[in-house]
Amino acid sequence: MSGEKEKSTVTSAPPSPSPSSVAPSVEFSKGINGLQKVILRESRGSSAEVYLYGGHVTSWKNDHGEELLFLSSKAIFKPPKAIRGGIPICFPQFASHGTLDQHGFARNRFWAVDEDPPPFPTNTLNKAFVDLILKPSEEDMKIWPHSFEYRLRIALGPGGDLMLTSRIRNTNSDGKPFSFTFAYHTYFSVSDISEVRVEGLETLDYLDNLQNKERFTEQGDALTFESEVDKIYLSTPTKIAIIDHEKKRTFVLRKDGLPDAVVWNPWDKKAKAMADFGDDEYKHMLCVEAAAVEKAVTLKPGEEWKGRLELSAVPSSYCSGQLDPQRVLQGS
Ligand SMILES: O=P(O)(O)OC[C@H]1O[C@H](O)[C@H](O)[C@@H](O)[C@@H]1O
Repeated sequence: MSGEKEKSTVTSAPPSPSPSSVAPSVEFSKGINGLQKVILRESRGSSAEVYLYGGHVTSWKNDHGEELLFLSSKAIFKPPKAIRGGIPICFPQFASHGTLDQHGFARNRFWAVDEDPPPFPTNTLNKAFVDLILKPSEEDMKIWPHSFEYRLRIALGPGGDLMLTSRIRNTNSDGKPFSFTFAYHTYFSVSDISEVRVEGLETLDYLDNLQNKERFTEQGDALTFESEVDKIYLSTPTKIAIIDHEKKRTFVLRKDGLPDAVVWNPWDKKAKAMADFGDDEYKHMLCVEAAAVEKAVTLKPGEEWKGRLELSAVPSSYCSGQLDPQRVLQGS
């Protein structure tokens, strides 16, 4: 993308009638190292920031201005390094499940603003949103010989919910299908990893990346954390909750088209080995990644895949031993 844009190329719906509300807005500006970013603001004060580099959400704040995503203080905003934190997009390969570099290339390419996206069935009333698009360059075609259009809509709802919708279309003219794996590699900001529980993944099967991707079954309790974890939970429910006792906050993930969920925290040793991650930062983050990993998605020419993630952060008063997982997972 070149040139600054003063105004949104995407429109937002008129504000609600409340006198104190401000219309949702979309602002284009320069971020770290002069990289272009888009700032979404919704009427009650929550906001999100998206870098065109990587199509990468780097910030999501609630209406009190509190940051909800983890972004490393050592994150490198410079190609070819992917930004450490926020929501990297892993496509067309998750991790090392293939011949490409770790997590594919979408996270370190420059995306463009999609000026004229095909219509979305979803309601955009009162949402601030931006549409991005990624198409492969000639260089990309050398490492992954497929033509595609990847459209990403990032929207902030009136209650501060963050919604990401990916639409990936096979535009190969040689008649060939392609297959890919995928993840929204979301880094949540947490007060203290040892005070966090994840609900919705108990009793499920998972592949353990720390044990040669061997398959195990999770025990009946909610997940808690006391050492490195790198697991791919399979066939997960559409709703997962991350409960942060100290912050009295619950993140709820809702996902569609993304059967798996990766849970990752590097813990102390791996943290020290990463140049773009502070030694103690593992205490304040947790990745829970809506993903399609175990079974690759295959698209024939002309076919489109859709994968959607919706995040909300709600105040919670859960304390240890007083959890009611059913309320968390079944509440609206
Ligand atoms: O360092 P990155 O390439 O960003 O990957 C960070 C992590 O991503 C995923 O969660 C994988 O399951 C991990 O094995 C990997 O370490």
